[in-house]
Amino acid sequence: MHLPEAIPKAELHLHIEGTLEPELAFALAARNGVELPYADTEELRRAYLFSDLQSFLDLYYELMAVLHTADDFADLADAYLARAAAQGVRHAEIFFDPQAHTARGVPIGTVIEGLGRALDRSEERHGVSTQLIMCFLRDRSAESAMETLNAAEPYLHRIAGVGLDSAEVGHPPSKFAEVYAAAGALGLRKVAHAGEEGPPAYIREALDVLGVERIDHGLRAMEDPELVERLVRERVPLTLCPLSNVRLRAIDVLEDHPLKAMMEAGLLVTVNSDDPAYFGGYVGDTFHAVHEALGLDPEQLRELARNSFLASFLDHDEERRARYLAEVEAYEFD
Ligand SMILES: Nc1ncnc2[nH]cnc12
Ligand SMILES: [Zn+2]
Repeated sequence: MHLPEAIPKAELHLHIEGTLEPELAFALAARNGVELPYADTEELRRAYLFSDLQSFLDLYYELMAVLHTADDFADLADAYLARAAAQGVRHAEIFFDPQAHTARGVPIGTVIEGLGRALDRSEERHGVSTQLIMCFLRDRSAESAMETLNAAEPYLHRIAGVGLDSAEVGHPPSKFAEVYAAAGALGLRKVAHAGEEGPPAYIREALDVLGVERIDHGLRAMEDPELVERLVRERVPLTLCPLSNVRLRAIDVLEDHPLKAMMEAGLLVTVNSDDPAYFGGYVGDTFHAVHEALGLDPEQLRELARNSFLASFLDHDEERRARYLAEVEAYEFD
């Protein structure tokens, strides 16, 4: 298979809880004796009509009620890795939301051990190398984020970095200055969602106050030419999620997405799936969709694939990064 969208790539913006497909949600509900307020998978799918980020988050958190045991988290991650591998993913840096689980009484150790079990066998089973990024929910308090970081200390060998997600507007990055400083002191990498619905000022804060190395989304950077210039100059990667932007109504239609303009402006952009079970496609589907809607040619898809490895946290394994980059350059399109 040499479809343009199957080019080897890294996925850098992927919420593991956002890969919970309706079929798995019902299977886990049955396994754990959880009653879902939907008759079947079709009725659940019909609820996937979102008006903004919050309307999606309400359903995203509601469905997590089916996740209880380490096995549940392992099955969730394993299902994602199988699908990602089939779409050309060679390396995945995976977000998870511990507070969404600890708030329901699921210990953080259960979450991390379950995910870790799937990640440990991912290379052998799926040919996908992995890292884990622990996200703080920005609509909860800074104290809760710090408690989460402290609770994760026994598992830090499994965690590459920290991120910041959930409802953005009204929860600027600076709210989490202290916990990011503590995470940095522990040797963790730092990323944050910024400029998805929030203003360009949040992107600046994420860089200047939190010291992040990548911006997740960064869509609204385009409103601020000076910021764009800085992001280009400093080679700050942006992990864009075009299908998510359409489904959450940040952009009307995919044809209006600034991805191509951002590439032409010299930004180091990557394309990712965000919450693929909810937004209509995994990362290969997303490559296919931007190829069709924005007229990106195969060489521009190759640039996106190259960027994904350049922006990845593979610094500890440059040999692997070089191998992946060589696969990108050698890939022949049909
Ligand atoms: N797109 C998104 N933005 C913010 N928080 C999220 N959590 C899961 N998906 C998210
Ligand atoms: Zn996201």
